[in-house]
Amino acid sequence: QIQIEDDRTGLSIETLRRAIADNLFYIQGKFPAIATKHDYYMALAYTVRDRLLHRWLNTLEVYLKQDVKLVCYLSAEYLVGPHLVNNLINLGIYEQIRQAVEESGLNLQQLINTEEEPGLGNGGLGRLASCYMDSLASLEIPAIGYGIRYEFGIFDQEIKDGWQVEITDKWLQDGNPWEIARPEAAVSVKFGGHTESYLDDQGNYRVRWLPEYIVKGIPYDTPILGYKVNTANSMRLWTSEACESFDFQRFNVGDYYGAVDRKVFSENLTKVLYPNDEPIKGKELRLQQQYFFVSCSLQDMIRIHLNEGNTLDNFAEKFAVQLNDTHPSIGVAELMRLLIDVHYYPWEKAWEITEKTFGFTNHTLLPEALERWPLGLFGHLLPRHLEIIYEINKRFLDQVRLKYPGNNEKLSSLSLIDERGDKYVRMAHLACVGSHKINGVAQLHSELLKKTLLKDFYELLPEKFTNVTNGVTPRRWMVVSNPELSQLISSKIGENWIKNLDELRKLEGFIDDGGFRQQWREVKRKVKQDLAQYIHDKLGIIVSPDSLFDVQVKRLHEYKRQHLNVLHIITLYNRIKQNPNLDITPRTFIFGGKAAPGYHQAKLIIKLINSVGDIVNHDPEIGERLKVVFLPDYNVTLGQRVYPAADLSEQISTAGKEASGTGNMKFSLNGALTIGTFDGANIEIREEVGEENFFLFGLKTEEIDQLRAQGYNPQDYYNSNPELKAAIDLINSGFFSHGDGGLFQLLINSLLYLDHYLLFADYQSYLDCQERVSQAYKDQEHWTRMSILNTARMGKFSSDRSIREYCDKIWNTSPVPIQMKD
Ligand SMILES: CCc1ccc([C@H](C)CC(=O)N[C@@H]2O[C@H](CO)[C@@H](O)[C@H](O)[C@H]2O)cc1
Repeated sequence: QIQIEDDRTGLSIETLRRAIADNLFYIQGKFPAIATKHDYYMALAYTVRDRLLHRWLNTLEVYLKQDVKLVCYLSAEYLVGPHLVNNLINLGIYEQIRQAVEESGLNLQQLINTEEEPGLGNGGLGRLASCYMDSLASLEIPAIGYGIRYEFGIFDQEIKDGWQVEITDKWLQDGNPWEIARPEAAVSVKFGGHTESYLDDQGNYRVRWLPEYIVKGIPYDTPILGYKVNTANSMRLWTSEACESFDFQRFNVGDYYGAVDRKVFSENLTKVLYPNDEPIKGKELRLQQQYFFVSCSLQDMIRIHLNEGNTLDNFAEKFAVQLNDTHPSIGVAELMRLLIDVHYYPWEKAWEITEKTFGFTNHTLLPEALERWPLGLFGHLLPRHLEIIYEINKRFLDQVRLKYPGNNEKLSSLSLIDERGDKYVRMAHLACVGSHKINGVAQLHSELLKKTLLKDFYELLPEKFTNVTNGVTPRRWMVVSNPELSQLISSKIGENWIKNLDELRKLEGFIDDGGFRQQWREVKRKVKQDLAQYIHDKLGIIVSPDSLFDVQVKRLHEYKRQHLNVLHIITLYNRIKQNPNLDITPRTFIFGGKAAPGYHQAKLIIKLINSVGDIVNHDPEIGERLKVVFLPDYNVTLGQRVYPAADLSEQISTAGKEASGTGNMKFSLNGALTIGTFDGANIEIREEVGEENFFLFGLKTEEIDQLRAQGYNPQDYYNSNPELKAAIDLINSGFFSHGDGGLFQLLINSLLYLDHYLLFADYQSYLDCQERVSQAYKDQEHWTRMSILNTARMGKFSSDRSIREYCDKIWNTSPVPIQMKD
């Protein structure tokens, strides 16, 4: 039994200081005189890692010993954010480390800012996966988050002359101290080739898959600590490698390129994250990435299960596998293949296990985001899976025929195969048939799923459908992001709210305490001051922390209507130009968000925001009353700066389009008030905080359906609303684009002649609502009351509540507390 030195686990300032110095020397190979800030960050990171390893390995040991049921979250994306501070908070050693670093003559904030966040996701779906991993560990639920270890994550965004420019995200170039490679757990994944059936020596009909090439999957594990518990779960991300470094057979027969491109293909598989959020590009590499990590993960689960002396009969009792949208849904066919072809289970038993094992979460209603693969491409890459999908479909449609005899319409709308055009595999249908539960991510979204996108499935299999409204982790989005507000809250109601967010309600007891309201305002102002400093340092723009910080940060997409926000800004600008002594509430409009590189309308909206900002920010007649800021490279790290500093949260999507939203929750938790439509989780936030503490506007889904049914002509609004017309005409005139009236033509035409997302229809309601916001902000005492109530009533939106619901409704798992071995 190796005696663990205190140096590795000790928490005294002295021990920590020595550990940092030791790691600088022994791991970074540096002494202070030549050490860089990054060297000190790495030395600190390894010092912290040492203090979580015991929890991690202990957790693993307990899970193995107790043969626990594991939740396996399959997600093509994880937006974990920077690890250091989150791990210090979850370990409860932030203060000790801060002192040890200070006493080492170092500045902790500088080291924190050194960390490059792993941007292994696009937006909401990826960040939700990481919030859920934090809650699973904090609730002591045994879990593994399976995904892809992209060498290059979401691009870094730079703004050049107002335009988005994508920069490769080399997040691994300086090493990653928070992961451990597990080459001993590597698995092989097949691609292409063909199948052949044979009779095994018991005369059973069997199928073997003879692949064209095989790729090796190497797992890298990252510890996911729970908050102040001994649990540390794992995020296991797969990297692809060539099986054999060089295929000499091919080389010897002169097929030099064949010998090499195997290697290249294998390495390219997990090279880069697809930067699309919603509109999909049916690229073969995307399907290869999806199949690769899903096959690695399912083989890994089966190995873990068999190692514990189980048979696969009770696999579904030991593994609850959640499909994070359709991206991993090939898993349904892959588990069938593994059970039938590799472990020789009969079809019926294999299907029973598969359906019980999987749950499917849908995150979007946008038709263009629904994954469907051309049969040709699919069959070429995954010949055995296509056979299995045909068999699944045959048996499923037999069921459909029983319920709807002779109803071919039903058959073709439910089929896993879209027979139209050059035929497609509908991945959402495979996920629905192969899962025992299907859920949306907010009440309205789950209702709309049942009424529209998955209507036929709901009518056929109503018992499968449920809802689990999204949530966010209060650890990262309050304690890590907003320590000042967290301390103020804890000073009033203690710290239990961090583990049990419903306790925030106790804050209502202090609402009549003027002193507390004053403290509340001071914290907000301090955080706004910090963001103002950041904006000045990064962009050279001076904004006043006394102005109303009106913030919209999220991916750029027409349904999120960042351009409606711009129409409000231009209208205010016009009002001041017409009446320079107009008394308006000074506002700082802050935007942030990336556009998918191929999504030109979204990129044009970024240019429009920056173009309007240039004019407004430099117009002496406007002065301090309006400022427009586009923060480049919006990611988790920047989100942690922005959410605490907002007064107003913009959640203005066209009703029925934003499945849930999670930024809306982060803003309200940090005391921002919301201006929003009756969409996604906005509805539930308004229910919880009280309609009097929420600025609602716009058409509801049913009103939109009526408007579309009667024929929506955006020009009617343009011609009948002078302020709207003036704003559009000003853009069209080239006023914001150095006279080039054509620059935003595409955007303006899409509004004037189609306006699919109903900006014109909601314009006046939005403007009127914004006026109510301005009036309300004038009464700071009342505004502060509403702000406190927003925070106090957000308990429901903790990802802990969401995870408890998944455990009860879908996974049927329960906590496994971990005792630390002394
Ligand atoms: C294939 C390209 C692609 C990539 C990502 C996606 C995601 C489903 C998009 C996404 O992130 N959806 C967001 O998921 C959040 C978490 O549930 C919700 O809060 C957002 O409303 C939803 O837009 C679709 C298509």
